[in-house]
Amino acid sequence: MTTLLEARTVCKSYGDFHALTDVSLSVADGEFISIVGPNGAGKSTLVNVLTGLLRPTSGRVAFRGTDIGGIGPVELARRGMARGFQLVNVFPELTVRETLGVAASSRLKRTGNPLRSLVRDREIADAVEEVAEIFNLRHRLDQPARALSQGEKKLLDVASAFALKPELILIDEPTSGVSTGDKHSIMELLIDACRKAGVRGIIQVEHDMDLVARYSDRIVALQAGRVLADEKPEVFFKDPALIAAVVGTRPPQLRPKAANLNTSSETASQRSAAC
Ligand SMILES: Nc1ncnc2c1ncn2[C@@H]1O[C@H](COP(=O)(O)OP(=O)(O)OP(=O)(O)O)[C@@H](O)[C@H]1O
Repeated sequence: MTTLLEARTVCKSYGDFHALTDVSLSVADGEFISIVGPNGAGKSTLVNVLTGLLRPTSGRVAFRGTDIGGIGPVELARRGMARGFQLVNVFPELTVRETLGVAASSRLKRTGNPLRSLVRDREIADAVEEVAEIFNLRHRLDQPARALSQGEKKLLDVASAFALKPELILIDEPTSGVSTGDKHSIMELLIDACRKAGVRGIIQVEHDMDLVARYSDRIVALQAGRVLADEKPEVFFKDPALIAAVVGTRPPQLRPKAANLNTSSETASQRSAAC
């Protein structure tokens, strides 16, 4: 199987604090990977390293074989990887059309005012309509992001990343704040949208073990900045000690897998780990 993303023996330190120690993982073509772990385990740091926002202190992160350490979001998107923008929270007054338009104009390398481009630039307007259609947001295009339901806001956030036409997408708790009844329909829409849009791999950071169990091909569990486990859900959720270490709860009932693409965190060992 082709490897899309690979992290090899990645360490990341903040001063003398080792947030990540010897983290290795890979994402193959067609895979849906969940990164889990207790608060402070290093999930955000890992995501920032995997998406080129942070340069690892040592080790290597490669996307399709090319080093992406610290390259930043614009270059990352150019190479085919994107993550949710969180524009919805930053600019709640922008309409859905404008939010998607900002992302699309970034992909199409428009240099002028992206909101003006929306009116004048047919290619951007078409890209916006296409993504809105895939994410069921067409009827919301002219409404401000703040008027959307929580589930729609989450979809818009992911849709903005889609507007960059990535091969690999990274999503952060795609259903947080969404009602239990709606979270599966959002996940299913999202996975279906990935398939339609040609996304080859998904990485999600997720605390909700029900979603992790149902949609992941593999689960990478972090604890105190190290990989505690990298397992398929059927193995992961059979190990009570592992689950307790990660979430401190009993395993969720494993349901049939949905169709897919194919304590205090700062421990003594983290402070003294040699990277
Ligand atoms: N910029 C920083 N400077 C110093 N320490 C940091 C910095 N960012 C994160 N840390 C520390 O690194 C550790 C890992 O943090 P990180 O945010 O990656 O964990 P997390 O698993 O995402 O946590 P959460 O689930 O609470 O978001 C934590 O102890 C945190 O305090």
